[in-house]
Amino acid sequence: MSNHVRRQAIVVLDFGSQYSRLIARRIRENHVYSELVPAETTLEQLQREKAHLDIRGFILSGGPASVYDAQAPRCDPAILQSGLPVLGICYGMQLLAHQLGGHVAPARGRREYGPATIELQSAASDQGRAAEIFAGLAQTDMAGKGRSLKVWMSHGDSVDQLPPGFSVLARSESNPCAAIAGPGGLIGLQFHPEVTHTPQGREILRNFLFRVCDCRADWTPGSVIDETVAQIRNRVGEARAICALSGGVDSAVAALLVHRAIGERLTCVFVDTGCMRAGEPEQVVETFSRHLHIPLIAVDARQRFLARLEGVTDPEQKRKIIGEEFIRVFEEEALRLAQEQGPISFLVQGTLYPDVIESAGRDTASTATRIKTHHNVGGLPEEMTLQLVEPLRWLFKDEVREIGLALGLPEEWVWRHPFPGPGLAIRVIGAVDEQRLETLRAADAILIEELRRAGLYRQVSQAFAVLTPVRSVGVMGDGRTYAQVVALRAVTTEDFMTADWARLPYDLLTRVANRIVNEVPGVNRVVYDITSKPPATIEWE
Ligand SMILES: Nc1ncnc2c1ncn2[C@@H]1O[C@H](COP(=O)(O)OP(=O)(O)OP(=O)(O)O)[C@@H](O)[C@H]1O
Ligand SMILES: O=c1[nH]c(=O)c2[nH+]cn([C@@H]3O[C@H](COP(=O)(O)O)[C@@H](O)[C@H]3O)c2[nH]1
Ligand SMILES: NC(=O)CC[C@H](N)C(=O)O
Ligand SMILES: [Mg+2]
Repeated sequence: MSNHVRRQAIVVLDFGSQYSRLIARRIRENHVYSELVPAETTLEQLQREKAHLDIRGFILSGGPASVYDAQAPRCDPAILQSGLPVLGICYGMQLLAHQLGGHVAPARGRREYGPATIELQSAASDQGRAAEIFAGLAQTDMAGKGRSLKVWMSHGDSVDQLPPGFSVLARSESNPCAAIAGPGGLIGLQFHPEVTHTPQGREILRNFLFRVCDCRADWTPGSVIDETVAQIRNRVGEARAICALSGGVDSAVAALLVHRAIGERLTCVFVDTGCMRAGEPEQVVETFSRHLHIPLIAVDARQRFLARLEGVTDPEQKRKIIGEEFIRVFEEEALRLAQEQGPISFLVQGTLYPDVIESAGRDTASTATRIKTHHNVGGLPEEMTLQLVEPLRWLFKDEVREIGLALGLPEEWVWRHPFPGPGLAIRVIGAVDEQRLETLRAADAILIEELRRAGLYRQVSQAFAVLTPVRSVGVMGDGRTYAQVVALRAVTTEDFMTADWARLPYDLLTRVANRIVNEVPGVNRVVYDITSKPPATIEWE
């Protein structure tokens, strides 16, 4: 990387706030690259492991702990003394104060949860660039006072004594230290600028990026493409690679990037696991060869996946079996190809940031707990002969789509709903067999067909059918039925980390339910899932 201009970045230290990821997104929306790292990451570690980044500043996120507790997470003091700007948010601000010689205590009667108004203080203008955090934001009223901002608070502790050299930038009715600043670009905000309930939060973060840290807004899809291609070239060198290609947008974008980097030394491998949707394997092969000019091998692995899944009902076990079987297939294909082309050392996957975070497995940059093992992350076997290349590992879905468009991937592909690698195996609840898969395929195809016909496919982020293990009593043609229940799921979401159920029109739901009960043998009832994520997840398993 030595002769590349290093990418400017803001590093977010994650102290466990629900909003940590949101902070990183807000920064990236401003075309500045940002990465989330665990709270305990040291400056020395960052300099070693992130040598390709030109770190312009740090953000310490909020978090559930109280700084005065013995086990509370701390920040490496070297980060606070690095001379780079540091923005502490909520817990982050309290930590800044605590570690630099100030004092934090329970706010007793003055806890603030929800909306609050802060008054900006002029006394702090001597803090140089740190005072720029509110630049251009609040207007002075006619009486020359009341420079106030609406913000959103969520804290039970507060700073009651400033560290030496700090001053107060803003106060709220119940909290004399709502924002503080210290020398060299140290800033603490007791409120949350990253949430939309702080109306001017985006401007505040922009001030931090462009006035305090002096960042360039040059992290765009185009620059990501160039940088990523260079990184892949460095990593893979003259070796050969295969790309696990699913037909989804992530692996297509990964394949295009790697193809740019190493050209004909890349071959794509699509695996038919037997858990694909109706007509999907044929469609993937057809679309791929029409649009991408990269060699593709389609492997029929239906027998082996279904044999290994037989009788397995536990969702995590299903995911692990599938993750492992995928890798075994890729290894076998790599060996076979090697006989024609020479050794293959790398496996490219379209792994995204949310896959990594939710699996909380391999080198996760988050203190988050494991929700489910994504087949391509936590589901990987311990021993692997191929080295992984995951060029999208730090990106969110919407960013990958932007890059896909910039790379010329057709729109219909870019906007395809995600489909999980384990496929219908995690949508047939309970044991998976060919007959139950066939039932689900038929129901799912009806839902998608009607959704498209209603012109709503693009407005919904993901939609699918689930075959429940429940049987219910029905009456059809005057006879009693005792048959299976299909659930429909449709969600809207920006990044698939949180989601709301889609308010599909009743007419559409009616049509889908009627058609499923009439056309799919063995189903006599259809229900619609109206849970959001959280507390549910998008998939049922
Ligand atoms: N049937 C498959 N054959 C080969 N590789 C697959 C298959 N299914 C999944 N993968 C690999 O696993 C990765 C993760 O799957 P995931 O579903 O998250 O991404 P995707 O399929 O590329 O995109 P999308 O999220 O839009 O479905 C893929 O990017 C791909 O590398
Ligand atoms: O490639 C994948 N391998 C997996 O093992 C996996 N599990 C869930 N998903 C997809 O991830 C998104 C979030 O899903 P959940 O809310 O169910 O966790 C949704 O889009 C899911 O479809 C997966 N994708
Ligand atoms: N949201 C937060 O970061 C909370 C910080 C701290 N635990 C408090 O209650 O004040
Ligand atoms: Mg997929």
